[in-house]
Amino acid sequence: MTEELTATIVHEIIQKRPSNSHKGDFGRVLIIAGNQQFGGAGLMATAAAVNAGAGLVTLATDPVNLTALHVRTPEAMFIDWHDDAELSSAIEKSDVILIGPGLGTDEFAIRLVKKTFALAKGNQRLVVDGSALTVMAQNNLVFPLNVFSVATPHQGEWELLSGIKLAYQDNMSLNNVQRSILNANTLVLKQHHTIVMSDQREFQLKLGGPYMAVGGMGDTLAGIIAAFLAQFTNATKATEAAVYVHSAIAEQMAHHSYVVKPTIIADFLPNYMVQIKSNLDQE
Ligand SMILES: NC(=O)C1=CN([C@@H]2O[C@H](COP(=O)(O)OP(=O)(O)OC[C@H]3O[C@@H](n4cnc5c(N)ncnc54)[C@H](OP(=O)(O)O)[C@@H]3O)[C@@H](O)[C@H]2O)[C@@H](O)CC1
Ligand SMILES: Nc1ncnc2c1ncn2[C@@H]1O[C@H](COP(=O)(O)OP(=O)(O)O)[C@@H](O)[C@H]1O
Ligand SMILES: [Mg+2]
Repeated sequence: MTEELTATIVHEIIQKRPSNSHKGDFGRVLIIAGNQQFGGAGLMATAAAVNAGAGLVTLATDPVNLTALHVRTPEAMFIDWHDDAELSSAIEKSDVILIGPGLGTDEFAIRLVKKTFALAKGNQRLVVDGSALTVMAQNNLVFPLNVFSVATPHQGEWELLSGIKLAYQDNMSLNNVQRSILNANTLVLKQHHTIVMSDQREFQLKLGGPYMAVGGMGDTLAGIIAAFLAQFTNATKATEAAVYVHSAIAEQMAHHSYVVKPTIIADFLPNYMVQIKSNLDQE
């Protein structure tokens, strides 16, 4: 049965930080994103991950994006994604790997997806978004087993992955595809009123609206999901909370903005999260 995704999830997941904690306690996130054409996607995912509280964030991208990365988010580190050894090492050392925003679908992008899926293992968490989902569909790839994985398709990507037109999908077929075709632990099916589906849990968001129909909005969500997976233990609930926070901020901004820019959502994240923490302080 589908339940409504409410603010309860955010209060459950966002925690007070222990006084003696350090950056290593809040996770290493590796984002593999942003080719020469879609560099902005990698930058937006990275800014969102830093602002959503990930301890250490690295963007593996085309070197053309390096200066922009340092200007926009100097907290993040950089890897030239052509450097095979450095990329492999970063994949192996990360707690969370997000691959896909603005990756493109060329031969090099396919290699990156295959490499990531081959190296990801154990307690790592994997988020697959944007072009990486298209690459999966075009090359019949499934998520690696034994890694907690989240797929974040928009409706176009979902139709490519599942081969079923959304109009003909009921929840049972969504669930079957999530498990049998993709192996994904959690499916975030993005749309007006996004659905988050995991084993034995299914929620629908009632927040958000057309003011969110801006390029980069999904890239930003992917960065928030990665950061929450890096910080919070329960991966399913962390993903649900990230989906809620993303649209809750957008809805708040929409009271005074006709269009809500993804970069504004990223900028507002620390402020939103401290409001949740203040509520915890009063409890
Ligand atoms: N600044 C940057 O760097 C940005 C980089 N970006 C990144 O670039 C990459 C390519 O992105 P992309 O937009 O070129 O194609 P992509 O999203 O794969 O769509 C392909 C097909 O799907 C369809 N479709 C799309 N949305 C749909 C929906 N909600 N529901 C239903 N259908 C939908 C769409 O159909 P149409 O628009 O023709 O109706 C089209 O046929 C990707 O990694 C992305 O993350 C973007 O984030 C933008 C900002
Ligand atoms: N009309 C809408 N109502 C609610 N949410 C929307 C609407 N339009 C877009 N969104 C949200 O914006 C995001 C768009 O994701 P996506 O298409 O992947 O963007 P991009 O790849 O350009 O970053 C999703 O989270 C989606 O739910
Ligand atoms: Mg997208």
